[in-house]
Parts: sequence; C-alpha cells; structure tokens
Amino acid sequence: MTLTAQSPFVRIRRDLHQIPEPGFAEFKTQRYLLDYIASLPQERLEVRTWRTGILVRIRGTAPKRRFGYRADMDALPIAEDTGYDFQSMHPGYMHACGHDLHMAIALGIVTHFTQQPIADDLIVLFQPAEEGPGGALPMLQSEELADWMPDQIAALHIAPEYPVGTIATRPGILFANTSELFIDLTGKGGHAAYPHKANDMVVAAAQLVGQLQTIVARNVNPLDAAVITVGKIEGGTKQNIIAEKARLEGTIRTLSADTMKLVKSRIEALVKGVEAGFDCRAEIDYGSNYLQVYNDEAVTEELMAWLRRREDVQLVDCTEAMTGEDFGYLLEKIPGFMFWLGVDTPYGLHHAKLEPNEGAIDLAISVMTDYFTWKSRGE
Ligand SMILES: CC(=O)N[C@@H](CCC[C@H](N)C(=O)O)C(=O)O
Repeated sequence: MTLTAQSPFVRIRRDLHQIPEPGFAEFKTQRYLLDYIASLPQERLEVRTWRTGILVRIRGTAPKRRFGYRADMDALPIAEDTGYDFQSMHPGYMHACGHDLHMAIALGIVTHFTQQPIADDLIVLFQPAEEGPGGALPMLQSEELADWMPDQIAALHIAPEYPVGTIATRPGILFANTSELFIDLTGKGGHAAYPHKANDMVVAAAQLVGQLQTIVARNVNPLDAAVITVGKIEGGTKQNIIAEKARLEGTIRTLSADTMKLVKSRIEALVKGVEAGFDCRAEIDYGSNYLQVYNDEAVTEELMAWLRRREDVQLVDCTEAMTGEDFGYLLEKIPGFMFWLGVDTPYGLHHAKLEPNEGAIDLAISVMTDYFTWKSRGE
C-alpha cells in the first residue's frame, strides 16, 4: 500500500492522541473509530461492539481461514508534556504507550482490505483496557468473538528505542507475566510530637519498600529475571500528623509462573513481618494479572524469515522484555505473534514526553497488509 507524508492515518493518530481515555471508558475513542469505519465501503464489512471495544470482520473473497489483528485503545493517567499542537484534550490523561498509533495502524489495515480484499477473512479487534484492568481476556471469552475466532493472530507494540524501519521480535516468550500489587497498611495516627503513642504507617511503608527490593536481589535466582516496581505511595494527611494509613501501588514482572509464585510468597512473608514489627494491619490485593506474551514458534519464525526479505525492514531478533500485555491471553488460545515497531524517540513508554516518529505508521500498515496478503495467498 502506497502512503504519502499526508497519510490520513497520521491525521487519525493525531485525532486519537487528543482524546485519551482510561480502560473501559474509551467512549469517545470508540465513537471516533466507529464513525471512521462507517465512512469506508461497507460491502465486505461487519462491525460489532463489545463494551467500549470494536470487532471488525472484513469478509474475504473465498475464505478458508480467519486472520486476526488486535490494537489496544486505552490511555494512561499521565499529564502530557510533549509540546505537540495536538496535545491531549483530557487533562491528566495521555496516550503515552502508543495505543493511538496502534489504532491508526489498525484502521489503515481495515481500510486497505476494504479496497483490496484477500481470499481469507480478517478480524480486527480494537481492544479496551490493556493498561488495566485487562480487556483481552473478557473479549476473548465474549459472545461477540465466539463465532469470529481467528485461526492466527498478530499485534504490534511501538518501541521508542529502535529507529523507524526496525522490527524486533523473537519466537517464544516476548513479554513477562505481570501482577499488579496493592498493599494497604493501617496503624494508629497521632500527634507528630508523640510518636510513642502512635504506629506510623509512613515509616512502615518506607521500610516495606526497601524490604521488597530484597526479593529480586536475594530470593530470585540471578539467572532468572523479575521486577518489583512500586510506582505510587500514598500516606498521611499533613506534615505534623502521624499517618494512620499508607498505601503502596506497584507491579510484579516475572518470566515464569513459578517465579511469580515465589515473589508473591516472599511479599506475603515480608508484609507479615511489617505487621508484626509495626503492630499494624496490612492487606494485599494483586489486582489484575496478565499472562506472558508467548509468540508461537513456527508462525514467528515464518514471519521473521518473511521480514528478512523486505528491504524496508531491519529485523532484530530481540531478547525478552519485562513489559506486560494482555495480548498474552489471545496468544495462549490462538497461535500468532507480537512484535516491537521502532518509533525512534528518546523518551520511553509511559513518559509524558513520548513523541513517537509517525513514519512508523505507514511502514506498519504496509508490512501488515503485505503480510496478510502473502499469508492468504498461501505462498
Ligand atoms: C506495554 C506495556 O507497557 N504494558 C503495561 C501493562 C500493564 C499491566 C498491569 N496493569 C500492571 O501494571 O501490572 C506495562 O506496564 O507493562
């Protein structure tokens, strides 16, 4: 597919960038996508909605299989600091994980196949709530997808660290198992000048954050990999009041289910220790958990061989990353792959200054439409 610098999908990405919404609240995003899809030739299209998500079927000319493609839709609670003239119009929210590009690319794919259909069916999923609490698993289990279940599925994720033109992937595990982590500590508040009459949850929380770091350093095999990140701490009400409550919010990442079990059991032991040591109560909530993203070996090796033959792509056989993705649930049931798409920007994912190079949009549409066309020809 030939795309120019005035690619409509760059404009679409910018429109979507302005209306970032949290998981399962992607109402304007869903409306925007539906309106765009309604503007396309309808002969081959069937559209279903599921919660704030959308399923699109593009009927093939002689379908024997269904290929699937998935894009995520939600944004993050980050106050944008890009300086774009198309900044987020939703204060405190930003597409800082590339889902605006992912959706624009998916619309490019839908557009292409409405004009140049292939033999097989293509199912394009616009999936809500990837950042949390997770839309992939309930969408996979939904009635709306049941009779459109793809035989093979693909997705991509932008990668700030690679130049435009680079695609990075690997057969097998690509992204980690994840579990959210919320710990609520309740002690006894009091006057700042009478610490002996209170149980200070700011001090307990500070100790616990330090202790949690020992799990990766001292309990996980150094040849394995795990991450515990505490991304948010809340506690107390005023500088001269001893805090009765504190809350830690974080995430756990591991490359195996067994290591996830080990990390959780060590967290529970350390939290019990803090309860005893600070004479307080603690509650742990693991929030939502995502399965690792595991690329089907045969399908991914075939994709990588095909990509090596393209002059516009530099293929990197990359290592695993400790990022998470609920696309892992789709890959557990449907063979397929995810790959990193280079977008060449100094700021990483989840950063307020993330400015992906939009040249990657056209490249990704071209790669994916050529790939599905090739696969459908059975070459
Ligand atoms: C690609 C990416 O950045 N994904 C997110 C997924 C979040 C999972 C869950 N809400 C958690 O925080 O554990 C990531 O943070 O890796």
